[in-house]
Amino acid sequence: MLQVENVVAAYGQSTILWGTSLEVKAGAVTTVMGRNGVGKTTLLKTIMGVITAREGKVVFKDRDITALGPAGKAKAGIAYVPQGREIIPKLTVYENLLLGLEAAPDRRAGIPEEEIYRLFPILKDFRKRAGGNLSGGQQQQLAIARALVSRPSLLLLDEPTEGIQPSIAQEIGHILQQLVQEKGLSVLLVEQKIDFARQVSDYYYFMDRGKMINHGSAEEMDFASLERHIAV
Ligand SMILES: Nc1ncnc2c1ncn2[C@@H]1O[C@H](COP(=O)(O)OP(=O)(O)OP(=O)(O)O)[C@@H](O)[C@H]1O
Repeated sequence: MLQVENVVAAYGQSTILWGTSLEVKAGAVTTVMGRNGVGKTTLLKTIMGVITAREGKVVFKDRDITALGPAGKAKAGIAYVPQGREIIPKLTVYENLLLGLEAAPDRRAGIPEEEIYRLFPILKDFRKRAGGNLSGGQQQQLAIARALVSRPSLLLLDEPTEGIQPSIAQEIGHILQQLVQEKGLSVLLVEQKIDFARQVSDYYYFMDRGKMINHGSAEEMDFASLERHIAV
């Protein structure tokens, strides 16, 4: 579905990704773990085209999309839920969802309301409420729902459990599993919480200083050593 090949990315003089490679398989959740500051968010931004790769390639569905910006990547079928969610607090839940249409290949298709509200019933109840009045967990659900409005085939998710209580995180995990199983959605997740990662992930990459240093399937992963690495 997605191949990242030897990508180098930097902010000005400061190189963050030093030849990073990874593969996201279709209809599965691939999770990148690693300590704070190793470049996980930078990797997602580079895939989404917020940052342009200086070297290397991003290939999506056999097409080289390295040079596309965020709008082009969205049209190609990639959606991005940034860390911190970026809900517009003064807009209602429904208006926040409408923003997701901006990224849709065909805006006339409208918001897939039935599907969104089936997955996230709370958003139906709160659709007239200001986004800023939702709890952290509800805002995270809104951010994911907004990303789904463009009907993507690949979802990039940056630390969706940050600052939300474990029971809501688990609920979000169930929704992700549903999206993968029912719709064949592919997910690239950046996550620090091992419990959540274990609930949803099929494949893992472990990142350190801008490079992948270990990867494998859920069955192959040594979680005890992963936890030690992340904790240090
Ligand atoms: N806009 C920016 N300009 C300059 N440096 C930046 C910028 N954004 C991030 N960095 C630096 O790039 C490095 C990697 O940051 P990044 O956010 O990608 O890491 P991360 O692994 O996602 O960490 P975290 O889990 O804390 O979000 C850090 O040293 C950070 O300070």
